[in-house]
Amino acid sequence: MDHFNYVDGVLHAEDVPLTRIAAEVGTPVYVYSTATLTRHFKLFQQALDWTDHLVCFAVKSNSNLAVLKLLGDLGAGMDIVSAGEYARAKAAGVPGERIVFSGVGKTAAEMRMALEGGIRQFNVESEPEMELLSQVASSMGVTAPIAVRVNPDVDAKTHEKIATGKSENKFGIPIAKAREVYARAAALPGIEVVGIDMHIGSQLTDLEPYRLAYAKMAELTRALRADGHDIRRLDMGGGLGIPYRRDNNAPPLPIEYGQVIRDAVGDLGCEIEIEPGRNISGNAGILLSSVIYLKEGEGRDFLILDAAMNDLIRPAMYSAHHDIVPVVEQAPGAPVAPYDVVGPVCETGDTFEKAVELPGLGAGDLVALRSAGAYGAVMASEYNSRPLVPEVLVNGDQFAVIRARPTLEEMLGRDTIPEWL
Ligand SMILES: Cc1ncc(COP(=O)(O)O)c(C=O)c1O
Ligand SMILES: N[C@@H](CCCC[NH3+])C(=O)O
Repeated sequence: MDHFNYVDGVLHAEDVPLTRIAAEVGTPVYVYSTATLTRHFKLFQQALDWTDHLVCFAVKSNSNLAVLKLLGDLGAGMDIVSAGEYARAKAAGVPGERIVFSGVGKTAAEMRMALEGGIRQFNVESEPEMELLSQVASSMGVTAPIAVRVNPDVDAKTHEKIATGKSENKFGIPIAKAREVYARAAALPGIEVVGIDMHIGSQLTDLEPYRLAYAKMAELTRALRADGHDIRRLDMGGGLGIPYRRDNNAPPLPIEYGQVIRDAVGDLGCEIEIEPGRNISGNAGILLSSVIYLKEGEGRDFLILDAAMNDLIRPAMYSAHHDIVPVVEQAPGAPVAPYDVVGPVCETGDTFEKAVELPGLGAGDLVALRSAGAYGAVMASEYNSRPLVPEVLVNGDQFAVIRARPTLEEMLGRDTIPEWL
């Protein structure tokens, strides 16, 4: 459920008509709903209310400071993967003890930054990383709390570019090697083992891969405890999928996912962490865009939007579907026609979707691309020297620009022409 609904024939974000945001901020623009973000976060809290837990929002899915502050103030932890994301989480007021550092390529500088500023745990993904972390921590006179990310070799049944839990993926250490790696960790002076971590992929729409992976997690917890390690925390990762179509079967709910976790590891007495991103932010946002031209082609008509692949790359990158809907609803029974909905960027791949059935639209009309709150703005670029897309947050009947559209002067001002040219 989200908070983008038609009221009197106009699509609203909560109580704000999208026509108003378009008029005041311009398009293209991302629009997020406070109510949806809050609701989704609380669903995960409830799903784990049977135990000590921390819901760490995956910052990579939406890293706007206002979004992070909203979730942080609700009690969220943050799952981060870079110095930049660490800095964002801190700037949004999230304390270090609620920040988990994931990622396969942490640098010494990033480790130092997190150890200085405070960190809940590093999710270590390889032995070389663990050795380096131990050195960095020892040189600072501290120990680094870690969970080792294990790769359970489970097929997450999702898009191949976002599956992470198969042995051929770069993530984690093979689960079969885990006892050896934990033995090494215990011997390192700068490392303190606190738990185990796992994340098998994104946009999972079936709970079975989680069941398989979490059964292996439970077995490993017992084995490591028998080896003498103090496994007190289990990070179960993120990845729960969302409905991208209003008409399809909804993926499992957070409460069902929470039950899978409970069934698998609930008897181990561990604190549970999860790292959902998309499920919290995805359906909390839309990309609002205007039609620039309706162009008649041979055998097809193109709706050329002012949003493009640089603003929302998911269709071009993963052939992902986003529902595209008119902001001003047409009268019931109004004729619809198929349009190829495209952006202005000079690539054929700059196509949001082909043959979308839409009512007659023309220049200046507004459309919304739904389910764009996750992996939308964060993956945007300035390709074709298009200004980075702005973001707006709605709360009831008010809204605020939470990232402004840069001016052309600001864009030009970032480059330097050396004086010797
Ligand atoms: C380590 C880690 N945690 C959490 C996530 C969040 O995934 P999602 O947005 O699918 O919940 C990801 C991305 O797949 C990830 O790589
Ligand atoms: N960027 C991907 C998700 C990546 C998940 C990263 N761990 C998407 O848009 O679906």
